[in-house]
Amino acid sequence: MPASYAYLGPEGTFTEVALRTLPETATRQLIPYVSVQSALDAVRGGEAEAAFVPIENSVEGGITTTLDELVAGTPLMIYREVLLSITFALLVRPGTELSAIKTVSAHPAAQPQVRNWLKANLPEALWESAASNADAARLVQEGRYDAAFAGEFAAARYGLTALETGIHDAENAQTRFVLVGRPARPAAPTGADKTSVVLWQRDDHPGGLRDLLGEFATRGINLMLLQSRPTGAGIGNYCFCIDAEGHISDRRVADTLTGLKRICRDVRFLGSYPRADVVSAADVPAPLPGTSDEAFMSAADWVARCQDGRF
Ligand SMILES: O=C(O)C(=O)Cc1ccccc1
Repeated sequence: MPASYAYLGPEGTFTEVALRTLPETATRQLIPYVSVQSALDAVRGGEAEAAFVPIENSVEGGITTTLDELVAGTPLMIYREVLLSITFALLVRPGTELSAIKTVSAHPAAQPQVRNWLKANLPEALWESAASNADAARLVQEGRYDAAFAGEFAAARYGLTALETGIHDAENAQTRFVLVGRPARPAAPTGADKTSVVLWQRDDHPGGLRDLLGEFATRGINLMLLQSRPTGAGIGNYCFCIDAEGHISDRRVADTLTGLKRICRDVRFLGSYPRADVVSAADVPAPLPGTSDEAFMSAADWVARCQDGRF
């Protein structure tokens, strides 16, 4: 049996479309799961080699179910990311007219991406959240809802027709998906990589978040995502999910993580993996002066010589 990848299903999700852009899926069995949690649990339990799930979109930010799963429980690691441009179709059972639509459904992350369209075209329709956009299409097929926002490609799979296509409130809306597996050595750096971590502050004090961010800033590291998530320990108690440029094998990134580990109550490393937003390492700005691997190595060498009295 080939190794399998779990993904947020059922068949016909944007997640499946994004997953199929990874070349190795040609030799993997792709297994749909009903939720992000169940796909990630399949990895934790050893049923699947990896899981592919949405993590962030350019309209609303982090997909909180995914972030919360990565923040807590048995540690997992991100190995790849994929960006997909998203535009929705309004899928209905054949023959349904716009005026007959009383209920609409989709994944919660779809709502902020179609809100204006809904207000202008179906102001009275009742929104019902589904486990995924394709699941909403499946529920329309079953007669539970009148319409679903999903990819146009899902229509045929669920015997539906697209009453409208190209629905998107924001131009160039993109969703980011990640391939998540059990912890192992990260892939070698490509020169255009990203590192994801979760940080828990040691204590609550003025400038606490600035102290954490300062660890990145002083090593010239740009951030790509900063999302706070409640720890569950009470109002005002948050951890921070951070994506930063670079790979853990870059000296400036390793040094930043060392600094964070010293000052945080806890740090969870979520992986170093190739960036999907740049084509090649040539598109990534060079490290700021004093933050290259050479600068870190020669400074460490100088300290060692000082310790030996050999400067
Ligand atoms: O993959 C899907 O179809 C999902 O339900 C997740 C999602 C939600 C909104 C935009 C892109 C992906």
